[in-house]
Amino acid sequence: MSIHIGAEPGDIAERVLMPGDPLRAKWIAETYLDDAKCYTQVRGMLGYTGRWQGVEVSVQGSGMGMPSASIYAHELINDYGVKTLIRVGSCGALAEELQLRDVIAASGASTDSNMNRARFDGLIDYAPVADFGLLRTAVEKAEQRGIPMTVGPILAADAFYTDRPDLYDSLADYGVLAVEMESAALYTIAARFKARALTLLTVSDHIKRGEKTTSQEREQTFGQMVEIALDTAIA
Ligand SMILES: O=P(O)(O)O[C@H]1O[C@H](CO)[C@@H](O)[C@H]1O
Ligand SMILES: O=c1cc[nH]c(=O)[nH]1
Repeated sequence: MSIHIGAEPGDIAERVLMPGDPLRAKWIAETYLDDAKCYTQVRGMLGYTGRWQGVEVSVQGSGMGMPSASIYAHELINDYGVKTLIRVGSCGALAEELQLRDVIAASGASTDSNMNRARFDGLIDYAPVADFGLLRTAVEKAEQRGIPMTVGPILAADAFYTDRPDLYDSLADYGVLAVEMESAALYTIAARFKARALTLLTVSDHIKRGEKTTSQEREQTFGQMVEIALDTAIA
């Protein structure tokens, strides 16, 4: 067992899907994986291992925000030998052309978090990016399934509710597609410990237009993103 994951060595596959919501992890395991078994319930942050097309895959909730996701990414890689982490999250669209339920692959993640400033002593603005091989595979898998997927940069924000919507407008001007809360940390930790990471997102809100999906949709839909992530994980 690691501090935050109640699994024995060998219980977790080398490839892990990481939704923020632990109940989305349960839904993914029950909907998509064969012979899924729950390996952790520590802090209610559910994790499962099963098989997708005969290959072992795990799905581990990571919680909301970079401090929480960092703990799970760190322990999955360093305590359980995980090599591939694919976040499957929800996001708020910043780009005008995006619609609710569109799928995004995050090529890079800007952030307002201080975690990397602390890591580099305030001297470097490190640029967290997706693993190129995983990103390329995800694009291929989306095309094979006929699922439109937009690839581009996102913002990983510390706060869900912002007092500075003007900054979101500026980011949209610079081509940032959407906002979520984990990917800058995920990409950084994967790079640090020589693992591969990619974030796929489904648009759950449109920030400018004020459109929203329900919390049940955020837990139990978004299947197209999950299918691309599973195909990519086992490729
Ligand atoms: O749906 P998940 O994966 O949790 O992702 C998004 O949703 C949460 C906020 O509602 C944050 O964790 C954000 O990144
Ligand atoms: O972090 C998030 C996730 C979904 N929607 C948002 O507006 N922000």
